[in-house]
Amino acid sequence: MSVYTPVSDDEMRVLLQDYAIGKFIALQGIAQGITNSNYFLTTTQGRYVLTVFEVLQAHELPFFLELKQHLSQRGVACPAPIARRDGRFNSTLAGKPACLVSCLAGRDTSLPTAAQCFSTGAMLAKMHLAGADFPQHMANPRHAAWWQAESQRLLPLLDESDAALLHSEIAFLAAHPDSHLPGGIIHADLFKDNVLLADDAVAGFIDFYYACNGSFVYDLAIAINDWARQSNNQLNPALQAALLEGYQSVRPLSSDELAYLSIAQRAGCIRFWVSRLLDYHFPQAGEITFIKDPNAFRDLLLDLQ
Ligand SMILES: Nc1ncnc2c1ncn2[C@@H]1O[C@H](COP(=O)(O)OP(=O)(O)O)[C@@H](O)[C@H]1O
Ligand SMILES: N[C@@H](CCOP(=O)(O)O)C(=O)O
Repeated sequence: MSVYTPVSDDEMRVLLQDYAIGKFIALQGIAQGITNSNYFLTTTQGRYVLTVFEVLQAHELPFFLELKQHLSQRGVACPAPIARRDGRFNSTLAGKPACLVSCLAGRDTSLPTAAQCFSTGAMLAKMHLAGADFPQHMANPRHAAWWQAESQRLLPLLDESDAALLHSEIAFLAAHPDSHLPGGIIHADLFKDNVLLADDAVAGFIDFYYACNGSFVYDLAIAINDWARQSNNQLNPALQAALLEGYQSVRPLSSDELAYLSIAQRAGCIRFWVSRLLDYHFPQAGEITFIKDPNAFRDLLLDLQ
């Protein structure tokens, strides 16, 4: 259950006075999600999603909300932020940053079809192209410098073979950076639970709160690693091919990007192996943490090497 901050109907009615989206009808907590408190809001003008941010701070929100507006205006399937009467997108509720976005149709899936992988790849490529004229820049907070630094805390806690793997893989990635490859705005966390699907079509990408600047092939690799990963933590070749084909139907990869793809997939494994290991070994007191299996990405990494 991911409604950590309770919001009463009366609090919502007060907040709605700052928006021109009609009168309050109903507010319903959303069970899915891990990090933030999300609600479906129904007003006399339509349906919206209210997010109360549990970790992000108010000054960090404008980048993500302005990015979502930029992308949604360019036909990328993602929630459009709702502007307040004063023009801002970000509000405050229960002392925490909050926002309203458009409510999308569709549901996520844990067992995607090849057609859904194709659509997701195509929409990711569309997002990469649409971000080209977004004027703001955000460094990736969870890339090489981050996994290099965080691995120092983890190495003493891992068994010998995992420690050797993590150490050698980080050294390998440092020697094979992606900085020469085409890049721009990336989602950086396009797992299956961050895509709403309506049958085979993408209804919307959600959870843009790791979006940043990076190489496009790294973003594609993160998506492939999750969308094509089977329960044995190996990739399903048909799903991987479908996502890649969908991506290339919109934005063909250069020969340099194609040559780098398997390294980008290894980088994607390190990114999420490290974050899941940190959640496991250093659960934050008072922070809401749902620990996902770190070994999934270790095992996939071993398979990709
Ligand atoms: N714009 C939206 N339209 C429809 N449903 C949404 C929207 N945003 C979020 N949701 C629903 O809320 C759930 C949690 O959202 P998510 O962004 O993953 O939360 P968290 O940041 O807490 O991980 C999603 O799985 C989806 O069901
Ligand atoms: N999709 C990720 C979770 C988001 O990353 P984190 O760095 O906030 O843990 C996963 O499945 O591990």
